[in-house]
Amino acid sequence: MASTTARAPPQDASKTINVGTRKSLLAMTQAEIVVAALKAAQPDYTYVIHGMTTAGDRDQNSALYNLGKGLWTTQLEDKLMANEYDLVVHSLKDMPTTLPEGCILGCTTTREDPRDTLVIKQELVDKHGWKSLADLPDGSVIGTSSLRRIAQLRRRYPSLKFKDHRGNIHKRLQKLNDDPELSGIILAAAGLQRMGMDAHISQFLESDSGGILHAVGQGALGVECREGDERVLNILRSLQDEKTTLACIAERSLMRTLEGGCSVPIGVETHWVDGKLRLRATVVSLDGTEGVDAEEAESISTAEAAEEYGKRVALDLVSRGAGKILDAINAAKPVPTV
Ligand SMILES: NCc1[nH]cc(CCC(=O)O)c1CC(=O)O
Repeated sequence: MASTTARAPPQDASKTINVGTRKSLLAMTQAEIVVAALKAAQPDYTYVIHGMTTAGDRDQNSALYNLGKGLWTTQLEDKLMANEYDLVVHSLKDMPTTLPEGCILGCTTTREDPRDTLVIKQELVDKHGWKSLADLPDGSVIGTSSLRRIAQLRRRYPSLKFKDHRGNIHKRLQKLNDDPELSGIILAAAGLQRMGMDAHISQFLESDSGGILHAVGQGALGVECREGDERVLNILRSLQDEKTTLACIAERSLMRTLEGGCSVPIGVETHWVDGKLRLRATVVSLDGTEGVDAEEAESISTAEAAEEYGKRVALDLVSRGAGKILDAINAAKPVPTV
């Protein structure tokens, strides 16, 4: 019997863009957001999204600081360099501040809400009307595995307790519901909003409310591509957001200057105020007893100036004691097992 399947017209490889990302629902949603924007700006291309399970997705047990920073990105970058993918969509906060040879941050998309949020267990909200960290009684247990969040929370709310809490957003919300020990968890606003789950948010945390600063790059999407790949760089130019890009360059430069190759728990907050980029940053010891804070504002209009600005604020933090705090954290770190 003759085949009735119509042969698809040959694909023009130069018009196909292979987009890689992690396979989690949040990562796939983020890739779809980027592809929708690319389709609108560059409709001549065909975009194909590929989801991948990375080492970071598989290892749910090791403490986060025990895992290399590139755990969520390295395998995706291998595919990028092998030309299997043409671009990779990441949460910018999961991207190491130094990328492998040949890979570059092709563009940073418009930042969504960069704040962390507190989600209080629904049962406790219904019963007591609790809405914020300040409402929680002494000894309440917060689920989070992030050293940045734990250190800052210990400093501001010394009576809170913490429990390791990992997994994708759905799993974390489910665990909050099921675990009688937990009163609340901390999640990034952007993830919840992208998944349409922001109704769970009890409190938005920021320097002026809750006293917690977010992670470097939080709330922004970073699109990685091959250095010198003009076809892809041209396409990505249509997505680039200038204000987000400069703010995130400054944040990443601050982090790069502080970390010396290791991931460190630092919080930041950047806002454009009267045309200036205001950068707040904090480095806190893991027990929350010591902390160094910075706040500056500067007119920034180039990537180089943003880079210099982040570096300068980082060196200022170091000169006022952040170096000592970070050395103690790095000395206490177990040797990475993966
Ligand atoms: N740590 C995982 C991660 N990476 C990016 C986001 C949220 C989305 C974003 O910051 O853009 C999250 C979840 C969370 O921290 O709650």
